[in-house]
Amino acid sequence: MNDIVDPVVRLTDVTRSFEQGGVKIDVLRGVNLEVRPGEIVALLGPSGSGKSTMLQAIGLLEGGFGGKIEIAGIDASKLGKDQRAAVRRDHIGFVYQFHHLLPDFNAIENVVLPQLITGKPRTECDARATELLTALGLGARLEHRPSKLSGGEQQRVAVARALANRPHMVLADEPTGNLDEATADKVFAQFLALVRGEGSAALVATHNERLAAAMDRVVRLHDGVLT
Ligand SMILES: Nc1ncnc2c1ncn2[C@@H]1O[C@H](COP(=O)(O)OP(=O)(O)OP(=O)(O)O)[C@@H](O)[C@H]1O
Repeated sequence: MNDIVDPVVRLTDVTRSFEQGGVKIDVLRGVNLEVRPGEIVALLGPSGSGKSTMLQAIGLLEGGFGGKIEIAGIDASKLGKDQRAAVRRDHIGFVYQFHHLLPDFNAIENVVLPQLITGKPRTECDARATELLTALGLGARLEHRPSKLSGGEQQRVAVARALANRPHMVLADEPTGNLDEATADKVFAQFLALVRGEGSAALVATHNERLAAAMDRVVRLHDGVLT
């Protein structure tokens, strides 16, 4: 991990509106949040409350936000598209509800690819991917393509991919929402243990109060603000 900056993420009065059928909807109405290094925060809120929109804001995936978003001390609101992509690459890892693995690449290759983009030598990327996948219990599945893995295994590969570049911040959007309860519990416990072991901070959107209770802190999105 690069030098740690405290807070890892700071949102100041972040706003986001969408037009739907000619009607303006204010989804985020002034969100304020600070996440400390290594802190694992649950983001709860009803369906449609804006959890994914908030993760997209922090992940610098889209423009169109009001307010200030700072990632590792960098004010992202002032950056262009390429600079935002660089901040994302250097500081953020994503896990989605659906794994989004590349189907034509095996597990280890899926974890190696985001590392190669940073210019790291292939042998180092392979070693890091093997370390992460083994820690997640996938040491015997390294060369399996996603279609040859179970849903829980696919999601674990996605977790390894998110952590590959040692991000300061992991953003997870319902990371186990697509799994049955028993598998979800197991994968989530592995996710938490690995993120803690790596020392990354995380913001995890979930509907699941039980999973939320296992995290360091819970924030709730309601009427466009955090409570
Ligand atoms: N690109 C878009 N264009 C128009 N409206 C959008 C867009 N993205 C999100 N919205 C609207 O913003 C609101 C919040 O959506 P969002 O997906 O962030 O909620 P959520 O809390 O993540 O929901 P869920 O728990 O169901 O995933 C919804 O009303 C949604 O329809």
